[in-house]
Amino acid sequence: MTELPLSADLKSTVLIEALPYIQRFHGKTIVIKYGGNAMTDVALQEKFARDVVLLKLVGMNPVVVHGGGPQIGELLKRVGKQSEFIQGMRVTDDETMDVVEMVLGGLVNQDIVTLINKAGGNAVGLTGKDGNFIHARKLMLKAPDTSDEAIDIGQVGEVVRIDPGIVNLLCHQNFIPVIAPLGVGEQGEAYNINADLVAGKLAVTLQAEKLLLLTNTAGVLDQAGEVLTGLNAQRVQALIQDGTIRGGMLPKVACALDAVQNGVKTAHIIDGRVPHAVLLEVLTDEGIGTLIRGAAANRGS
Ligand SMILES: Nc1ncnc2c1ncn2[C@@H]1O[C@H](COP(=O)(O)OP(=O)(O)O)[C@@H](O)[C@H]1O
Ligand SMILES: CC(=O)N[C@@H](CCC(=O)OP(=O)(O)O)C(=O)O
Repeated sequence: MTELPLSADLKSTVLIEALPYIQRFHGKTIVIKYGGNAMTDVALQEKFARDVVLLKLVGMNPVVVHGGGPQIGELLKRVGKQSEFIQGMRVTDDETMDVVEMVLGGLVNQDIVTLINKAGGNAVGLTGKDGNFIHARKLMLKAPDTSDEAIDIGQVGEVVRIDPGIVNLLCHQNFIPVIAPLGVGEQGEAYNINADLVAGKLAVTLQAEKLLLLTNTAGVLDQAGEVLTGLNAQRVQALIQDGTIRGGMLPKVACALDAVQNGVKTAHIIDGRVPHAVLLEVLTDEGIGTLIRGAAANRGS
């Protein structure tokens, strides 16, 4: 499709719209969760990388946490293993953990680092095992119908604590951290952690201005498939209870809520299939996707 040239007027209007956002977010940290489902198209990946580089160049501190669920699923399939999820978490036996480490810590992480560097940034890839910075412990899920029965899903972790030193160091030295969601336990054992949860905890630890969760839907959808543009804790609870929010969307809304209730200014679940979704969310008046509200957050902020 041939794109029509923009008039000079329109171009300058669009460009100047970014000024107040650049001023407001200068020096601020933006944690971006790049979901495995949002990173399947090469052209979109390149646009994502350019957005991240642009944010860095105008003085913000973008920190990327990536997923890789579909990519792990593909490699598991090739070695003859099925993926199994309970409450949005991958059941992770020892063999699965090897694949998880290979895909998250290796393939996906390095692909994103390369993309950002090709776009002119200085990205550094790391996992939570590097510098022991994401402390984790084994996650036991609660059975939905009973209050005290726990479900063991293997080598899946939850974040105990994040030591932000290495991330701050990289940001201040002009690097863009690209983080794989692997944690380390007390005995040095590795844990597979849902990337949304890592992004949320990291955003809280860094007291980020924004948490952006890029995924493969237009945002959080209601029963009719319409985007819910704003959600608070009460509404989220009701939507989980009536089954509207389920599967992979559960950890996303949970961590977004946790983030805004613990000092992150705003959390957004946005459509990673939209070209330049990050730029549109951060630098324009046009809010996209679902804004998760803490106490007092406005659209467009
Ligand atoms: N209410 C909802 N609105 C939008 N998506 C939902 C909802 N409930 C469940 N989902 C599912 O959650 C998925 C996003 O989670 P996930 O597949 O884990 O994405 P990602 O890889 O980006 O983390 C959507 O593709 C959709 O299938
Ligand atoms: C425990 C758990 O489920 N870990 C995830 C980690 C990757 C991830 O979260 O990837 P997405 O963001 O692309 O879904 C997994 O193994 O798939």
